[in-house]
Amino acid sequence: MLRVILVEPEGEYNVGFIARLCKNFCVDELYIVNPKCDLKESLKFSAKGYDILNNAIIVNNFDDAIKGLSIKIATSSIADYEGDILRKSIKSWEINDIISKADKVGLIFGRESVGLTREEISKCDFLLHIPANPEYPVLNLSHAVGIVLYEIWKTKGKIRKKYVSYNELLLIDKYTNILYNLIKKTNGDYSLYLAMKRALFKGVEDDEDAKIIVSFLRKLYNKITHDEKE
Ligand SMILES: C[S@@+](CC[C@H](N)C(=O)[O-])C[C@H]1O[C@@H](n2cnc3c(N)ncnc32)[C@H](O)[C@@H]1O
Repeated sequence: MLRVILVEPEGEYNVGFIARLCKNFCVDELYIVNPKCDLKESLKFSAKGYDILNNAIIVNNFDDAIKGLSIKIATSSIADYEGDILRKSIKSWEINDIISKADKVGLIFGRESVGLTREEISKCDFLLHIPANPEYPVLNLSHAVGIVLYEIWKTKGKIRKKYVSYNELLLIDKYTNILYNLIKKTNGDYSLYLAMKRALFKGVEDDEDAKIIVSFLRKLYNKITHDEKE
């Protein structure tokens, strides 16, 4: 199951084009969080995606849009700043490795003006980036949706799906979060949690991942042995 989520879209034409893309690439669900444009106007741009837009689920907040998803993939043109785990990205062509494990996948696209907030990205499991001209990597919202949906479409039927069920992924997330809360020093720094969860979902990919996982495990070890001594 594939769900496209648009967060506070601002342009009627973009929403219409995206509904059309959802029809082109057989997306199962379109969710729109708190639309900032007139969706009736969007229908004019949706061509045969008309029914997708008419059936789109409109919600008031981000959390309602991501409910029930086993993997949530945020998207952004801003990615891969050293030391910022939140912005560490998977590339568009890597998406199939990740979604082949999940049965309910959400692709989350941000506002035309400011994209997704850090808080919204932190509620997702991965951040996807479409590499483009480093001096101007910001794509039009509907173009970004088209590229990601095409990447998924290209391998349709070619990748053997090995599902991890929604409940199991939720439990991995839950216990990672519980353990992280035992060892965290400050409230704002969720990089340990994110890195650990991403590694459990997709494996340790590089030294940066490995260092954070080691740090997570070391802190947990210290916490357990320290508590045992008391
Ligand atoms: C015009 S962009 C907003 C610009 C914003 N600075 C951002 O976070 O990307 C609107 C949306 O299109 C998508 N997008 C645009 N360029 C992208 C890129 N290179 N990679 C992934 N998504 C992109 C993201 O969902 C983004 O929130």
